[in-house]
Amino acid sequence: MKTAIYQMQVVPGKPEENMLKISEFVRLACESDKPDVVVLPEMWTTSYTLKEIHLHADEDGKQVVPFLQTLAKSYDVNIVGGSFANKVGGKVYNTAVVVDRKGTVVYKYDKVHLVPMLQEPDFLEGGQAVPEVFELDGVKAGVIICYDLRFPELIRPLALEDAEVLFIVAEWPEARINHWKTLQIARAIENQMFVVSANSVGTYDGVTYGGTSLIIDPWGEVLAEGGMDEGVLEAEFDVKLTMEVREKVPVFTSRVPHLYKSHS
Ligand SMILES: O=C(O)CCC(=O)C(=O)O
Repeated sequence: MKTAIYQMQVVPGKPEENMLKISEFVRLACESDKPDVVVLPEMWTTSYTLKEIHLHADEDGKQVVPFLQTLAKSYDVNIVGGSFANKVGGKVYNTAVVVDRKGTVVYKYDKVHLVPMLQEPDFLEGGQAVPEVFELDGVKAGVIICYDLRFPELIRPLALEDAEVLFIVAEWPEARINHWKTLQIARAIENQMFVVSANSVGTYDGVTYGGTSLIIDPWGEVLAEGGMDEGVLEAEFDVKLTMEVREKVPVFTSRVPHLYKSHS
């Protein structure tokens, strides 16, 4: 799976400008060494313009989703389309969307865990369903959004359903970038899966977003790591490694689920 991550500087509150930036990124990425999948960051239409989010949010994905579908089809590329402010029934969700190379929406997910540190719960509505496995080119994968990374209980079930790749779309602040990196390496090792993350860069309303997008293999080795500038991060990997690692260190067959308590 050849991946290209857009470590994007989102223009706050300007969905059209951000769409142009993304069109250009996908065009350039696909014209050179064509990837199988491109990955965008969290809230790429608006950034965290939460006080005006009702004004800038897309109505039920009516603009964003067809935009991504057209791009995917035109360039014959799978798109893990980051997330966007999505107004449904008067409420704004932080919604991730995944489109395959035929332009079919294969998955949509509303961010479950809203971030108190960024006042998300004051302006956004939390999703009511945990992430599920989807397929891109026959590869099983899952997607989570930013703060979700702190909740391993979302990710383990994806691994138990044979996900080989975890995509993380984020707008994670520089202030806690060591958590960002350490948690992703831990999730890759404990779930024996690839982790591919897209974080944004730039500063809005006093918060600097820390880049450091990552591609990590199931041994926890970092295959590619972004800096703090806008740019593209690429790597190619073979998902078969997931199986090899699961055979060599068989944590999934060593599990003793009947002893594990549910604390829900
Ligand atoms: O968990 C964190 O430290 C940052 C989370 C975040 O920025 C987000 O979910 O948008």
